Amino acid sequence: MGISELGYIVVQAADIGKWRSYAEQVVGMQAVDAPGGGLYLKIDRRNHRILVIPGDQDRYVASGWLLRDRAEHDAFRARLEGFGVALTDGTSEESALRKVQGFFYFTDPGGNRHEAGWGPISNFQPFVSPIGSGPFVTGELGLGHTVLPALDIEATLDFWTRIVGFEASDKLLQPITPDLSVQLYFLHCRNPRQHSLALAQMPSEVGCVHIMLEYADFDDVGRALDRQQAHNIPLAMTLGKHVNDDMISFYMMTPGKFILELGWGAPPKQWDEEIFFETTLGSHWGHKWVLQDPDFQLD
Ligand SMILES: Cc1ccc(O)c(O)c1CC[C@@H]1C(=O)CC[C@]2(C)C(=O)CC[C@@H]12
Ligand SMILES: [Fe+2]
Repeated sequence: MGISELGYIVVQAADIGKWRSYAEQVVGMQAVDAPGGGLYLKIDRRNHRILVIPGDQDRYVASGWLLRDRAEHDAFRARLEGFGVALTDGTSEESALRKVQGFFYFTDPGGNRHEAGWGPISNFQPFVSPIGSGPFVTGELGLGHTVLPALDIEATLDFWTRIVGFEASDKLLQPITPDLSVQLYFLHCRNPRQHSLALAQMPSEVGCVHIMLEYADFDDVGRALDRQQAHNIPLAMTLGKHVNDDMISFYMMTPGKFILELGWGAPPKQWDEEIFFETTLGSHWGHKWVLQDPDFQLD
């Protein structure tokens, strides 16, 4: 029962060209024109994992979750309705743009928009990176993870666990300044990825704290760091290794003004063998916050 994977994300861009060159030249994704002036970013056999739509401002629009099939989709929709969650069905035109059979959308108590769909449509041709990077670790693990703002962290956690049916694996109380700490919760759905969603008790002007994509080869993380420097992309956090999922990663800015974490090496989880824990440290080593952009200072 419940959501199988983080299937895709939707972002809005004031300048589609910036996303195209960043995706192709820095990350190594394939960029393909989408109807209506948008862009599909492909990292595996799916048609896309990121849909960029043109708009007046740069922001994260929605997280696209996938259910196993129509029956699971309909059952999940009925479950949310039973809890009184306001939801809207996507139109056939919106489904066609997202390359799914059908979907609906809803908002969580953090104010984040989510889409729940089924039946990805693709020609399932292999991913061929224009710069020879990848493959990415996706498949049943979904595209990676997304970290979303949730100022009312307890209400948002309750929504994701009790109503949506995700499970929380761990939490972290991250000190930011001597008198400010940020609470983070890490959640998974019906696959072995340590977290597909994290909730962060912090504001985000663009609607997302960061997303994470995982390379299969550690050298691709190193080469991505080389390209981050060559293209003068602002680095947000240095290379480090997380305590909760044992992933080695670094963080850099995207044209969407949210952050992209590029990682490697997180072992898949067997959830029946895990118990909830709290970490007192986010990283075994590294992950030093270095971003200077004043837009991303916490107040
Ligand atoms: C702690 C942690 C574990 C696994 C992850 O994939 C992961 O991204 C994180 C770090 C999350 C978090 C963040 O994204 C915003 C800035 C934060 C609060 C920090 O300043 C340290 C931890 C960071
Ligand atoms: Fe992350």
